[in-house]
Amino acid sequence: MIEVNELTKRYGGTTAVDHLSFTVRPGHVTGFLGPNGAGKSTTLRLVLGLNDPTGGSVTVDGRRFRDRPRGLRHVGALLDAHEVHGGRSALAHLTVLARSNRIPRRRVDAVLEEVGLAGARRRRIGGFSLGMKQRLGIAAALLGDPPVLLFDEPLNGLDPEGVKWLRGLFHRLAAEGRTVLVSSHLMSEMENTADRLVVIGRGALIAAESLTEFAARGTRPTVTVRTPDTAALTALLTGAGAEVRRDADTLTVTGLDADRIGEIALRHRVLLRELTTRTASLEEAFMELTADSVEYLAGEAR
Ligand SMILES: Nc1ncnc2c1ncn2[C@@H]1O[C@H](COP(=O)(O)OP(=O)(O)OP(=O)(O)O)[C@@H](O)[C@H]1O
Repeated sequence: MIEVNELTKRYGGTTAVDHLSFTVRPGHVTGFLGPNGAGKSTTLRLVLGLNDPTGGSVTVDGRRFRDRPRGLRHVGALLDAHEVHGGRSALAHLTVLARSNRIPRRRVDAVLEEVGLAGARRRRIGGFSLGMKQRLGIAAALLGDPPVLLFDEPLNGLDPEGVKWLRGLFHRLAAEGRTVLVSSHLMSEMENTADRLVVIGRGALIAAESLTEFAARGTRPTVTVRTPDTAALTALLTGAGAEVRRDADTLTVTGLDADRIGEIALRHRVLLRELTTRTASLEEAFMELTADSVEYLAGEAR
């Protein structure tokens, strides 16, 4: 379990993490989501004690990570896949890590096998593709067989087969009762990966809940109606309290459900060619909730 309590980190005038509190429980894959610059990497570095917080605290299974003597056995982490010595082989890299954390050598072979790098074990890491580096970083995170695992943007650079494999791995790790926290700035990546979400924007908490609960927040159903008689129907629906947007022969209606719209149209003999309810996707809910905290907007000065 990871407990983040009023965590704050400032760099000069920038507040990267702002009184952030949330809990990540074992047995779940928790997605850690936020737009670019939201403070995800900073938070993960604070969990691992790589930086000191300006305020607040974070504990892993009740203790600060730094107070644990053999870190990799308690928390495995993939932060930056490029942060490896390019001149070494995958085998040498993992062997050094295993030795310094007193992890048995057989774990090196086991994790190389697990991530599909057994065949490339003796190749220089410098020649690895981004996807292979990600796999190596994942191998390092798994090395100590830890109960808590953190992954910063692990799906970056993986091909569709790799993404599928990694999702399967996360689910298995969670099913084994481990705490699994996976960061991403894309809801689409988390949709089939996580079952719980912690969403942040500008360093502050926006939501911490199940994926289902999150989806329900942003859901403001709209009904798409196609009719040759848009003017009449718009007047009728507006009169009944709906908000109506008109685009050629299509109306986008909020505030009335499809049943009610159908009844009104029938009563007034307006022909309908389509009547479809749309609920917002998770992506839309995410965009809506984080809209105010997006730092960099294309083509728009803020
Ligand atoms: N060492 C540092 N010095 C100064 N500012 C920093 C430092 N590290 C992070 N920041 C700033 O803190 C904020 C949060 O950055 P962070 O990398 O944690 O965000 P993120 O959510 O991981 O973003 P991304 O999705 O782009 O990786 C940003 O405004 C960033 O510029």
